[in-house]
Amino acid sequence: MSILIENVTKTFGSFHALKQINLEIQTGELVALLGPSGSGKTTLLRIIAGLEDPDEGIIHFGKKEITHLHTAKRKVGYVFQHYALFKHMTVFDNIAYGLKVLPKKTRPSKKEIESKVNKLLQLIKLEAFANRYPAQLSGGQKQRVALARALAVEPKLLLLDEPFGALDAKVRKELRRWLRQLHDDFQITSIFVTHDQEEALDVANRIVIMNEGKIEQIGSPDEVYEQPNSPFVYNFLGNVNVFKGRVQNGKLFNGDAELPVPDVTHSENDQALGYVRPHELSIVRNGSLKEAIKATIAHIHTVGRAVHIELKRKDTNQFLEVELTKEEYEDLKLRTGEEVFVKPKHLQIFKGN
Ligand SMILES: Nc1ncnc2c1ncn2[C@@H]1O[C@H](COP(=O)(O)OP(=O)(O)OP(=O)(O)O)[C@@H](O)[C@H]1O
Repeated sequence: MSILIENVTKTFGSFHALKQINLEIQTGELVALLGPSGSGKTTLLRIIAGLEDPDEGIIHFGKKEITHLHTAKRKVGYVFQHYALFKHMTVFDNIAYGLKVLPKKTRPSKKEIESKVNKLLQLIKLEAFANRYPAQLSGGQKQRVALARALAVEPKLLLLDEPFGALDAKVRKELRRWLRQLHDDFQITSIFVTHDQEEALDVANRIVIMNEGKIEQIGSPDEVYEQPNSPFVYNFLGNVNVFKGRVQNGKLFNGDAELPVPDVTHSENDQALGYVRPHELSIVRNGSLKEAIKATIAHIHTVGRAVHIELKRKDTNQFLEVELTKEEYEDLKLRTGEEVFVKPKHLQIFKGN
C-alpha cells in the first residue's frame, strides 16, 4: 500500500513538532525516518498510525484519504521500542492475540489461527519457545515476538518505532538483517524510526532525514550519504571535515591552502564552508603547498579494512580526519609524527557566515 502525506503540521501547545511535512511512500518500500532526538520522527509515525491527529494536512493510504480514520481501522502493525508483549501470555498467545480479538465475522478458525502462529514462529525461529512467557526470553527474542505479533494480522503497513533501540550492538545487527529479509519476503510497506545513521543506511531503501520538525532530505542511502544537500545532513550522517573560508577564482581560501572548488555557483568573495568526508581526502608525500594542506600525522588506527588517520594542520593547528583503505595505507607506509600533504578529492561547498 502506498502512502501520501501532504502538508502535515502538528503542534503541542505553542511547540511546532511537525512543520509542513510532505512525503510519498511507494508500495513495498522500507523507509527509515532518521533524525536527532526531538526532530518529530515518532510524532509523524504516530500520525500515520492514527494514534495522533494532525492539526493540518491530509494523509492517503493508497487512493483512500484516512486523515481522521480510527487507528483500529487502518490495518497498521505497530512495533514499539519496548516490546510491549503481554506478560501473562505465552509467546504463542501473544502472537495469536490480534487474530483472536478480531470480530467474529473476520476471525479465522482456531485451527487457522494455530497454523498461522506456527508459521510465524518458524519465521522468527522461535518454534521451541511457543510456550514460554516473555520474562523467559532475551531482548532480541522478545522483539522478534513483537514483530511476529504485528505481522499476524497481515497489516498493509508496518510501523516500527526504534524497534532495536534497547538491544546490544550485535543483536541489533542480527535483527536488522532479519528485518530486511522479512521485508523482502512479505513486501509490506514499512516505516521505521531510528536515530542511528548506520542502522538507517544499512536497512532502508530510502531515508527521510528529519530536523526540528522538517524534512531535510529524502533519498536512497547512497544519495543522502554521498550527496547531502545541507550542512546538517553532512554532519548528521557520519564524520566530516569542514573548511571555512572565502571563495575566489574557483578556489576556497582556507588557512594557507587554496582548495579547488568544483562548479561554484556562489558569488565571488562569499564566505563558504567546504565539506569533505574522511574517505574523500587523500594523503600525498609531495604536494604543492597551495592545493594541499600540510599536516602532521597524529594518530593512526585500523578498523577492519579501513584505516583512520588523524592529522594536525601546520597552518591552523586544526585536526583533519582521513580514511584510507588498508591497501592505500600500506602503499604509503605512513608513520605517526610524519609530515604529509592532504588533498580533498571532492569539496562540497555551502554558503557560510
Ligand atoms: N504529547 C506531547 N505533548 C507535548 N510535546 C510533545 C508530545 N509529543 C511529542 N512532543 C514534543 O515534540 C517533539 C518531537 O517529539 P518526537 O517524539 O516526535 O521526536 P523524535 O524525533 O521521535 O525524538 P526521539 O528520538 O527522542 O524519540 C519533542 O520536542 C517532544 O518533546
